[in-house]
Amino acid sequence: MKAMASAPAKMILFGEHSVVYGEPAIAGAVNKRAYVEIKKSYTGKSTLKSYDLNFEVELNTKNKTYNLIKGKPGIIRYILEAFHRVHDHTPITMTLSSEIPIGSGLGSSAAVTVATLAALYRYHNIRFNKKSLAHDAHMVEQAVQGVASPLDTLVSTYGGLVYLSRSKTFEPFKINFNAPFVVGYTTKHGNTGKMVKDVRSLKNRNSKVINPVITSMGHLTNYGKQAILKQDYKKIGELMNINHGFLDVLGVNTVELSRMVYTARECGAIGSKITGAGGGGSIIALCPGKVKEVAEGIAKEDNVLKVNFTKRGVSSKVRM
Ligand SMILES: Nc1ncnc2c1ncn2[C@@H]1O[C@H](COP(=O)(O)OP(=O)(O)O)[C@@H](O)[C@H]1O
Ligand SMILES: C[C@@](O)(CCOP(=O)(O)O)CC(=O)O
Ligand SMILES: [Mg+2]
Repeated sequence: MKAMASAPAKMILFGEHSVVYGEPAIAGAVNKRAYVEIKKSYTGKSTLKSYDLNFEVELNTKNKTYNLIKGKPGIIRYILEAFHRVHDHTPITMTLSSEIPIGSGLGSSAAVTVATLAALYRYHNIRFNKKSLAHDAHMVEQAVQGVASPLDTLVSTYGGLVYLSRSKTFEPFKINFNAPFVVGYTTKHGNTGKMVKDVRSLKNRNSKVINPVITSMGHLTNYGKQAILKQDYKKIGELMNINHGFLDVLGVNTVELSRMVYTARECGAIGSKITGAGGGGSIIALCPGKVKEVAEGIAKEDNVLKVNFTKRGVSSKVRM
């Protein structure tokens, strides 16, 4: 028997980092996915292999440790945490493949966590629904990163474009939002756990300055919600640019991210900003009528990913 699951990446349009402090945020699932397969192992040992990420480990699911066979398996902390919560520690073979650039602000950690948990629930025939899965995946991200908002794991579980309110209610947008975005990413990775901690210390050291910025980011997200509902691309672009400025204030910008953000604007994007935790990773640019120009501009020095929003969230099955 083989249990299989996949879950999508996401782009945060408004509200990364401020969402950690309870402010609202808007994010959408995109058509790049992480795939997990789990089957019984007959060697007496549990192993995890990822051909895409080029690593292989022997898992010790009982005490959340592993023996490295090959590669750099940073993402494994999320997988071990998921196993720790669900698995009965019988030997398994797991494979992970992913179309999502890792550590790039596109939510690979959430997609891998959601897919791993869904595959484990299928493997053990444990009943689950999207609500319980999103909750459990959030607990895993929180345990690994120390602090995490429920945003990425919600979007990766449910799919679609969503607004997460201040009171943590999750509201899917009921419109077809097909605004043309280009994603640019650098080979320099960010680490969400570290970036979130860095923002927290900046905030603690300068609370009177940073607290109002975080509150403003919440207001900005609410303006963004209205602009999306009206499909007002110009306003969305303007707000994305402001949001980028706020993220710079929070200290999560880098030379590479700035380069991509301003290249996108020079090439005709009406808005561009960091997406995700920053410190490396990705930017998104809203570029109606200018997708080709913006993609070519970014590709001169960095990498471009063509993505579309998708309504498809987690999916899982068992094959006998
Ligand atoms: N090449 C890699 N192979 C495996 N894991 C990696 C690799 N690069 C980064 N990681 C790990 O993947 C995780 C990415 O999660 P995160 O920092 O939340 O970024 P994101 O979710 O945006 O991809 C981190 O734990 C990081 O250590
Ligand atoms: C910075 C943050 O708002 C988003 C992080 O997204 P990512 O892991 O960089 O894809 C953290 C969170 O919401 O938990
Ligand atoms: Mg992440």
